[in-house]
Amino acid sequence: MIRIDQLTKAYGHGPDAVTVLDKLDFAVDRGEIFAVVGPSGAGKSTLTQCINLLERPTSGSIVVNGQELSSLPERQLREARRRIGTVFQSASLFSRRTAAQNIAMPLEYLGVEPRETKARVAELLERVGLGHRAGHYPHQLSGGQRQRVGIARALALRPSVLLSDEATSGLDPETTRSVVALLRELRDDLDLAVVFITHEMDTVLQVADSVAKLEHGRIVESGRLVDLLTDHGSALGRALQPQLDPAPPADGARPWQVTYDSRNVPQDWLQRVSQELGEPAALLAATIQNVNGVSTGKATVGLHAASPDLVRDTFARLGLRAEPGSGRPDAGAQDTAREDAPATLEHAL
Ligand SMILES: Nc1ncnc2c1ncn2[C@@H]1O[C@H](COP(=O)(O)OP(=O)(O)OP(=O)(O)O)[C@@H](O)[C@H]1O
Repeated sequence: MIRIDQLTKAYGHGPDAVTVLDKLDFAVDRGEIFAVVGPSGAGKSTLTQCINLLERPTSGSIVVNGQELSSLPERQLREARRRIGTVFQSASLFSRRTAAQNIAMPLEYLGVEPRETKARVAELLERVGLGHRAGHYPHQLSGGQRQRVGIARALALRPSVLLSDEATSGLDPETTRSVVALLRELRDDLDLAVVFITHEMDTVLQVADSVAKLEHGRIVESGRLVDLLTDHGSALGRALQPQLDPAPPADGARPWQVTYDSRNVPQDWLQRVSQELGEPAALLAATIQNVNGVSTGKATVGLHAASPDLVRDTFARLGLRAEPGSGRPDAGAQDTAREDAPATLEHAL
């Protein structure tokens, strides 16, 4: 496992010092993928460089399998780096070396016997599904295949931590999915602790077990992905959900924003809502994902039902949170005003 304690990185000195990472704390267990997301300038690259020990932290520590690495003297630091394999953004292979030769590089640097290197490279190529591409040069490989070579190279020295630095950035959605599937497979088979640094929120949904949001060098929110996605109060959970573009509701109906607010939402919630409210609920938009065996998501539903409290309660009993309105920033006030009078009236009747 890897544990980051109070990690701080400042550039410059005295009054000119700029703190880029400010007392970060997190831990990633074996068999866990921990995603770090954040906007441009949040400090992701700096964090990457500190974790793979290319930059020394100003203070704080990086502990891998119980050993503090960041303050080791230079020679021991070189050795310690082997415990952390890094996968870089796609174009990081040596263009004049074949896939097999790229993967062999870390082993050659270490002076591993050629025969042993050959066997290990063959094993790694098979492991990432590229046994038939050993002799291909990077320009003869697709983006996804190049990334698989990068992953194999990162695993050459049998690290216990895999650091993925924007590894899927610039890949098309299909290729991203296959790289993500490989990382999840490796997490399980090799019991790796994976730190997955990215600016792509949609990839986090596919890959992460846990996630932290970095903003101005601080972790502003973090947690298990499933917990964040099933907590309507989580800003990070909301930001991780894909945006919806709902169809307009039928005349006289109003849209309700529905979010999964529990791990136990029944699959037939739409039917149940319709039954309990005595009217068909119209599905105007929805995104539902299976995240580590739990359904999470959100939807927009059109309803005529007049009592907001009744609607909210009906959804709440099913583990869903419902709020009226189209979701358009300027629509909420009008929607509420329109709804209150008839709602109260109908409730009273
Ligand atoms: N060597 C340096 N000296 C001074 N400031 C630096 C240095 N490296 C990075 N910074 C500053 O640290 C902040 C974080 O930069 P960093 O590159 O880590 O962010 P990032 O989240 O990776 O951004 P991006 O997604 O755009 O690559 C920025 O404000 C940047 O200007």
